[in-house]
Amino acid sequence: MSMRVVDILVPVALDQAYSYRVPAGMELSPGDVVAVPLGARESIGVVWAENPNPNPRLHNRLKDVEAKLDVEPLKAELRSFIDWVSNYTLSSRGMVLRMALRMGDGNPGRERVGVRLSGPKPKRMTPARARVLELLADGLIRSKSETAVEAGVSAGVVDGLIDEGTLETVVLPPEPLMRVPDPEFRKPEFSLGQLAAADALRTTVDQGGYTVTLLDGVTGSGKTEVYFEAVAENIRLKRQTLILMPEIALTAGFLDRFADRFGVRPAEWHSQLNARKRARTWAAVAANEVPVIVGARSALFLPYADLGLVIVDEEHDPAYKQEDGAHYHARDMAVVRGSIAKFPVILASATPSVESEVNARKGRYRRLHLPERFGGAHLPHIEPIDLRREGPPRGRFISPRLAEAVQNTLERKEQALLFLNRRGFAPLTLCRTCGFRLQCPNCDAWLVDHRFKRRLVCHHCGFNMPPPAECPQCHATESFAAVGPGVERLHQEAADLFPQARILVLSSDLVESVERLRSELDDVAEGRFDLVIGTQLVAKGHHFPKLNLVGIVDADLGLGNGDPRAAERTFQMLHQVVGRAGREEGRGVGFLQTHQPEHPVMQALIRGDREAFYENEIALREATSYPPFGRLAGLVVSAADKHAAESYGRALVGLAPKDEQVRVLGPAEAPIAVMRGRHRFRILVKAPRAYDLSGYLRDWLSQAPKTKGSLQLEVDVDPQSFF
Ligand SMILES: Nc1ncnc2c1ncn2[C@@H]1O[C@H](COP(=O)(O)OP(=O)(O)OP(=O)(O)O)[C@@H](O)[C@H]1O
Ligand SMILES: [Zn+2]
Repeated sequence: MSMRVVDILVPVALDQAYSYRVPAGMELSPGDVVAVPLGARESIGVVWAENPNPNPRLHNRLKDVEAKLDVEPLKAELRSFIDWVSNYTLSSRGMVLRMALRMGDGNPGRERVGVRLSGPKPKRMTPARARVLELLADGLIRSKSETAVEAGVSAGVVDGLIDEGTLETVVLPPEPLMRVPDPEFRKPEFSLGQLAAADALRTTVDQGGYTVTLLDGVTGSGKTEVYFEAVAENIRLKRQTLILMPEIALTAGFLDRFADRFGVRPAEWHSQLNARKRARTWAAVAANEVPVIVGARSALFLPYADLGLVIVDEEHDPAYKQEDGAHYHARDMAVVRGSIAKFPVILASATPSVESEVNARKGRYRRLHLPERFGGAHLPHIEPIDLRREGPPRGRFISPRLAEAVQNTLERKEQALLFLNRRGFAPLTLCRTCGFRLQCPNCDAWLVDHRFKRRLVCHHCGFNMPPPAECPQCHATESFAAVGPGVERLHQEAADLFPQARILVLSSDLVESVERLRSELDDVAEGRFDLVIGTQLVAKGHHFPKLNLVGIVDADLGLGNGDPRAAERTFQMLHQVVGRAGREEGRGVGFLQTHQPEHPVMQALIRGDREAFYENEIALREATSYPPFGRLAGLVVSAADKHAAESYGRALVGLAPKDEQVRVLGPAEAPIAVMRGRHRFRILVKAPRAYDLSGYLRDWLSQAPKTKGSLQLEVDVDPQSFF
């Protein structure tokens, strides 16, 4: 009798698919989701391929597929995408598959139960019961909870009436996750420039097929409104759209804007969804019941029934890079997904990544340009404040000129934003008596003073402790000094300088919940705060109509930390923050407090000369063969023992295949040499642009000695961070 065997990929850290027997009577095809025995456990898995010629010696050892699960199969395009991502990033295929199987427990949750009047009146009547009967007298079915709420009774009252036979229960169909958006709901009136871009995008979607468009528009130019036309067209074609956002904070105002345009809110996908919502969303996306989803990078791995368009908003944002588990860049992988499944991809930004800028210059991406702000608003004027000459008084961080400008803004009843990309009160606490610095016991890092929470916190491992009463070294009391500012300290200073102002501090560590953050951002947009003090959480994408002044407290913060992307990051972030100013009425102005106003990044910002920045940066990258003119991969070796990490790193480098085109640098102690109690060494691999770096790494790492004990090797292709 012929036996059917299939290869099944399971979501664990393994590369290969395992063979299983298909029991008689079970229908299986590639993509089907199944339950299989895996060692002593049962695991979920996905049929990856037929195996027509299984190794005959294995026949008796193969196990049977246990069951086929009742979920939509993973389509071929998603399976190819998983293979591609795994191959490129060198993450095991199983781990990449795992990102596609985040369907919670697969159970979309309780059934919704409805009730309606059916039997005789109950024997005992109470006022509460009477209210329920009155409500249901129209004979309509209502959900149980709705009935209780509308009649103003407890759920117990409704249950009592069901028990007596007065009401009967009916299973209701699940509420749709999202109603169908209406592409004609409210079309905006476009400016001529917007219209041209919107038309071009509509045509692109209409024609379908793989293309990449860089929607390059200045801050406040209406990129969202414009790409909504692409979404509208895709809705008309009845295909699914994914809009990627780098941060949940950004989706707050976005959901409402979407609803203004299309009449309904889009579905959402991010790490804060509860298990039930996650399961429902996953299933609904697969069943083609979600026309538009707004998501964080992991939404790329959802099992779309018919994905026809991906938009990557703020495409330059570093948050698109996932740094743990599989190291992938969601913008790049969105482009890959588009090329595999042959649909258009739109990248939107006012400050494109150098990669996308070069792709547009070389004609690999089409560029649509929006050079002006919508509605005649002007781009903000930017002024440097030279901290060497007109800095703040000792122990203060707001220079007199910035303070005066904020004061004037507040007097005009406009809003101001002070930007400092540093959480907490102060980045360093030291003992004034002996100079001792409070350090993390697990990391090569200082503890950050978080006064609102009364804790000292390590930003790398999360270690935290209450502030000690005395210096651990010299036992002096009351001897600690806070060094440098964080947003909380800035708040203290601002409260002092502007006692009348309603001040809000926005920082990711102070965010209690997504809802809370959304309502706070709403409060800012509605003008319920006068002064916002924030980290990069407020830097991008937001539209606050009354905000006219932005003060960058320390413009130099991200420069000169040895990161090859420091200039790009700093330019993008500062340009974006300042871009929050003057978006509606009044003139926007930005102040850059800096020690180096002559720095090319500062100069490009001050003169509003974006091109100068790109020219400079692109020339530099080209001269040094840095991305996108060359390719990089970072290898991080870490272990509890420093010597073990270093010698493994050395051995690894010794095994690197010889290739004239590839340079292997290191191992060198990482800038953060110890993290979470692990000693870290970095190896940097450089190769030419068109080189198959993933292939090289795979050959190399297949020779690598096994990582034993606490040793770990992390591989990061196209690294974004170098710490
Ligand atoms: N055609 C239009 N009709 C009405 N309002 C518009 C139009 N275009 C843009 N706007 C409004 O202008 C403001 C700025 O638009 P939007 O936020 O889309 O800009 P953006 O290009 O995404 O900016 P940023 O890059 O800074 O996020 C928004 O309030 C938006 O609703
Ligand atoms: Zn730590």
